[in-house]
Amino acid sequence: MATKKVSSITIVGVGQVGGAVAYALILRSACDELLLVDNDVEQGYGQARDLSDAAYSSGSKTRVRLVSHREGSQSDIIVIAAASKHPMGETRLEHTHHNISIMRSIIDEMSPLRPDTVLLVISQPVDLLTSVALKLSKLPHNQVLGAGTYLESARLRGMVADKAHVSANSIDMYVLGVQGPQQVTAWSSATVGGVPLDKALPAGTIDKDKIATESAERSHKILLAKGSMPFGVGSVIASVCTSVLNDERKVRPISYYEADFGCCFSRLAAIGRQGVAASLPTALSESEMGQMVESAEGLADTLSRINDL
Ligand SMILES: NC(=O)c1ccc[n+]([C@@H]2O[C@H](COP(=O)([O-])OP(=O)(O)OC[C@H]3O[C@@H](n4cnc5c(N)ncnc54)[C@H](O)[C@@H]3O)[C@@H](O)[C@H]2O)c1
Repeated sequence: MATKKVSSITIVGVGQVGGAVAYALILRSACDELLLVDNDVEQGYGQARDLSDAAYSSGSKTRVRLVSHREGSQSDIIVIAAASKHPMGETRLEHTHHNISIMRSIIDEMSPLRPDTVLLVISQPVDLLTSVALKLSKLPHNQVLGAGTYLESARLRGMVADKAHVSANSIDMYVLGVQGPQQVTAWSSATVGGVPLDKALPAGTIDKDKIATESAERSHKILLAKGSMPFGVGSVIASVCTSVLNDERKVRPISYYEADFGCCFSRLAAIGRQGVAASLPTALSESEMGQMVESAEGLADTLSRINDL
């Protein structure tokens, strides 16, 4: 009798965000084995034991273990949520360089990665680190993904749904491009029940500028209030992982490589067992496209100045 293949996901960096991703995966029984990796071994053991309790008490089939970087390198999916704490006095640029060196050391320690693994980056700045991870890992382009603007898209869709009093599942709308101040809200392609947003909702239902600003500022407010933002991203990353493991080909706004710019940023993709199963175009207005191009060129320029890659 053929033995069933054991599915596994590794999470590298099990602080607040990595822990929340793990919890969301356990509740979904997303995989057989959940392997945790952290430089801080005490913290790693604490998370593994606490999350094992969650698995036992929820009846999840997922089993949790703390492993070395090397052992964690052979999973179906490797999620990277490792980061340095932002110490007082460190500039944003210094923090970015710090997280690049963490990414380098993780990939060094884990190489060679399983050739068909899907690498999924959460650490910030997410598009830059996804681009760095792609280059360092030498995996095929389609197998390296970043959380990108998936969380921002889910949030914006939810906020519009609340105002319009319709289910968020009936709304298709996306935030795309380079995640952060330059991200693009693709209003021109937004639909409710398949009908263009402007036709579907009575005039004045939503104030687009206000809602986009509120949505963009929410991350900062969450970080100010509680120092981390684990649950939203935990939930969206668990959804990406199940789409990969089950080859579901769900269409999501996610960061992946764009050859024209030589870097990774969010566009729509069908996500399956090999990562990006298909890239989907989004009809953007001229100004939205201009904003997307500008943000991608900015990221490509930043990457070209990181000369130690
Ligand atoms: N993309 C998104 O939408 C999104 C949302 C929220 C947070 N984030 C990012 O996720 C990252 C993690 O945030 P957090 O709040 O969990 O931080 P945290 O400080 O709680 O956890 C980071 C963990 O990484 C570990 N670590 C550091 N270097 C490591 C290495 N070389 N190998 C293994 N583990 C290592 C640390 O020991 C720590 O446990 C940050 O970069 C944050 O900005 C991204």
